[in-house]
Amino acid sequence: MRKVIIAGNWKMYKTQAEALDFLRGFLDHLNETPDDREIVICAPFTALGTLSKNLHGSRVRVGAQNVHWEDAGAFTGEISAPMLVELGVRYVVVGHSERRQYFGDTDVTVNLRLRAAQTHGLIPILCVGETKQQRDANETEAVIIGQLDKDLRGVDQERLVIAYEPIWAIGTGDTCESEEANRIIGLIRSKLNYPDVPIQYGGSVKPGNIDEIMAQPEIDGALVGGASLIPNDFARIVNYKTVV
Ligand SMILES: O=C(CO)COP(=O)(O)O
Repeated sequence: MRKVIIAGNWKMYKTQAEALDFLRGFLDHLNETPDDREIVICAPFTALGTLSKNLHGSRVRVGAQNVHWEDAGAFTGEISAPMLVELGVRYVVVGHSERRQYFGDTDVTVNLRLRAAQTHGLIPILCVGETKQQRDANETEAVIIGQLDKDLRGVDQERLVIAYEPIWAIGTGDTCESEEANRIIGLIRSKLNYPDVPIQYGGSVKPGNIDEIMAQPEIDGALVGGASLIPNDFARIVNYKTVV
């Protein structure tokens, strides 16, 4: 059985005080959450320790948004996997399009980060996805297959999550049609050698579209940006309803 994972990606939002405020508004909603889903909050580095402490004993797991491939060294501004593990972090987002676009991450560094995360027992959430230009040029499949091919070399697929995040759908309100997301996620799955990798959809996931997204047979969860910052909205997403 594939695991369902609903993860929030807070990006560069929330101080420690704001993170605690969020928990006060969010955790009560989890009483009604079915057991079949894993809940993750991927927060800025500065909030990770606070979140771990305050989520201890809850069912919410803590995730980071980046990890360096060396355990330690002269790499100003970077964070290593052992540092994250010490803070109680279980998941880490790797290869988000914002890291690839603004901070120079390439398929080579994404691959190094994935392997370092796994070496230290972290579960990476690998993000792949095409730009609008690539989609319009009918390159979507080739782009994604190319990313998977390079990013996953030497990666243990049994300890991995993948997020399909079409870049044109991120933060735009322009969600990918759920059938189309399902088709691409099916394509991703067909390229894996371990078929039970949880594959999420990400890009303008909101309370109003989560039920439809999760009704798709290939989609195993969501990676949620903006809506994960609002306790009621993220709670509604986590508590998505199974449409029969
Ligand atoms: O980038 C995303 C999650 O990693 C998606 O962001 P939005 O949900 O704000 O579109």
